[in-house]
Amino acid sequence: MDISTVNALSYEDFVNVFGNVVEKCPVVSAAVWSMRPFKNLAALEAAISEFIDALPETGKEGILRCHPDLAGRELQSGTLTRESREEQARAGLDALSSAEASRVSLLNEAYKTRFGFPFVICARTNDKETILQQLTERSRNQAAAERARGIDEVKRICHVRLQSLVLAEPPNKL
Ligand SMILES: NC(=O)N[C@H]1NC(=O)NC1=O
Repeated sequence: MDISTVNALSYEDFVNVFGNVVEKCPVVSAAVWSMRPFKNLAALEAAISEFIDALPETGKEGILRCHPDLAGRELQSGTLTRESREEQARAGLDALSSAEASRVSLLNEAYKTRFGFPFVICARTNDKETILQQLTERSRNQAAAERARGIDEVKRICHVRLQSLVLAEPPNKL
């Protein structure tokens, strides 16, 4: 899908295609549609990033809270979004031993209790080992630093999702 195709999309189609580049936050793509035409994919990504950066801290936390736990209940019950399911599977999170699964579950719960939002990391650019290590290390961060780190990861996830959508030919959600 080239950028002229992206720029020609109605807002309904644009949200259909890009609505989940930020997990369960279609309002982000609905908002940046107003900023067309985009010169290229990087400009669309920059518009998304600026929209997120302009949110108040509660809005950023809201975005984090829309993310499912890694290797959590939604993975077990098959209710993840397609994107999230593929990302978690690629990182091997759908094939944890029961000891690993209970360790992740304990760490996820402790993280959420401490920060009030879930641990978010770009699963496509990490493997099971680094995810577990990061979950342990980042749990020790201060809340503001961790919120900022989570938002950086949201942007990494968005980058990967945009790449696979735009490189897909033809647009696969129209
Ligand atoms: N909690 C969390 O990081 N979830 C996300 N990470 C990722 O790569 N896909 C997700 O859904």
